[in-house]
Amino acid sequence: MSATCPMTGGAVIADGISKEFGTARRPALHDVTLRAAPGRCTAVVGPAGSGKSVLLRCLAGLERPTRGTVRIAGTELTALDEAARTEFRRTRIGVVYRQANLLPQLDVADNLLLPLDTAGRRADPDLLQRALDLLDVRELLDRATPALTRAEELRVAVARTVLQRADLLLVDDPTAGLDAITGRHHLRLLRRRCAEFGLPLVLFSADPATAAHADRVIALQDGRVVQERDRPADCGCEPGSTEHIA
Ligand SMILES: Nc1ncnc2c1ncn2[C@@H]1O[C@H](COP(=O)(O)OP(=O)(O)OP(=O)(O)O)[C@@H](O)[C@H]1O
Repeated sequence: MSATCPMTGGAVIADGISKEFGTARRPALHDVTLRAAPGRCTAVVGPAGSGKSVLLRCLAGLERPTRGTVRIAGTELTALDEAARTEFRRTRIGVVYRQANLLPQLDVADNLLLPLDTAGRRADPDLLQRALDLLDVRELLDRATPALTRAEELRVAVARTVLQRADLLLVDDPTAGLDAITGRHHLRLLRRRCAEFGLPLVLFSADPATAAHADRVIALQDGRVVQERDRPADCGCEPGSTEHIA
């Protein structure tokens, strides 16, 4: 059976995924379905232990669900063997963890291009210029990586994902380590820029402020989806709205 399906376009679809670990009494995830469209922001929220990290790892291809499928831009991730899944993850999925995973010994410019360099690819010059401008990274290029603030680090990590032309951006705890105002600013920037680059964005957070910035919110508890809601169309906060420009 082919692992690709042209019908799903650039969307990300987790369909009925469950994850069980060893002899744990209850599954870490139970029958979770999530759809993330290109340029749309989905927030997965829930208290500690609700399954956010396990869901992130399943979407990132780091964990194989016990049941269900994950399809990313037409490729069924869950049907790939280990080697193909690793390659897919490395080249097509951007993940920004609580630590942005930048190498302190490299400057910002080298960090930005590292995944492309490792894959023997070159950055698309137009995309590079757009990413530098839209994510306010240009002025950071000569900076030493350890001197970056958390917000700056995150912008570099997002620009790196855009340059990779990834099919999905997953951000764990996007406001961790940021004060409330910087956190809001950062969420607006993330959401608007992913809309502009047509990138499906999935945020994972226990912070209710994160949900307020998403087009769609999925609430988890004990590994199950307990609530799903879309942003009201008339709230004046659509991705293109100036209300969301940082
Ligand atoms: N590798 C693992 N082996 C066994 N159980 C695990 C493993 N990873 C996660 N779990 C369990 O799965 C459940 C969900 O954990 P998860 O880390 O996804 O929660 P979370 O919502 O991300 O919490 P937090 O906000 O604290 O990071 C928990 O009961 C956890 O103990």
